[in-house]
Amino acid sequence: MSRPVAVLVGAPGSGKTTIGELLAEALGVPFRDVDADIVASAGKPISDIFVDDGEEHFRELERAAVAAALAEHAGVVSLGGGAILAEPTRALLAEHTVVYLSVDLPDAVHRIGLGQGRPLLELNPRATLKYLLDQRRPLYEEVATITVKTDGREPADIAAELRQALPA
Ligand SMILES: Nc1ncnc2c1ncn2[C@@H]1O[C@H](COP(=O)(O)OP(=O)(O)O)[C@@H](O)[C@H]1O
Ligand SMILES: O=C(O)C1=C[C@@H](OP(=O)(O)O)[C@@H](O)[C@H](O)C1
Ligand SMILES: [Mg+2]
Repeated sequence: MSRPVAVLVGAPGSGKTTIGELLAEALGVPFRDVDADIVASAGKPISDIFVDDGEEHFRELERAAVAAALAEHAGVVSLGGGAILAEPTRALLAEHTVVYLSVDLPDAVHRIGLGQGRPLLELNPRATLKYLLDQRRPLYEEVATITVKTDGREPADIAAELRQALPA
């Protein structure tokens, strides 16, 4: 079994996918995004999974996909923003180097725009993001071994800082 070099968590718009790719490239290791794994195995976009099968079904797929990635992937793994809602996932993360990319509401709203492709944010992005940030912040803090504030910063700059901060 292999272990991820780092697992990235944070709210939608914190930059998990963007910074995960940059960090993996800088480290010369593969990148894996759990949302992409779920889309590939379900054979349809996340928005369609929510509409056709419901959020609870998406969360079941997500729990299994996160557990597989944590057990198999030797590079950088980025989770979806809600993955840490599942207690079994938080328990698995206790064994890993977990990077919390923090973001406050103004930057998250700016980055997410109208929420396309993120079914939870398609109705009222700003109010929903505020709710999600307030509800989840303690859970991100609980699982984090490294926390990086991303507000007002470039992804490349954040990836470079993380590269230095990761255990050798
Ligand atoms: N530090 C940043 N500064 C500005 N824009 C960013 C930053 N990080 C990500 N973005 C942009 O925000 C959007 C969401 O980024 P993404 O990596 O998909 O976030 P997540 O996977 O955490 O939801 C993308 O358009 C991305 O280019
Ligand atoms: O916050 C959430 O509950 C979700 C975040 C999304 O991932 P990102 O955080 O990468 O946008 C994706 O997993 C799904 O739309 C649900
Ligand atoms: Mg993402």
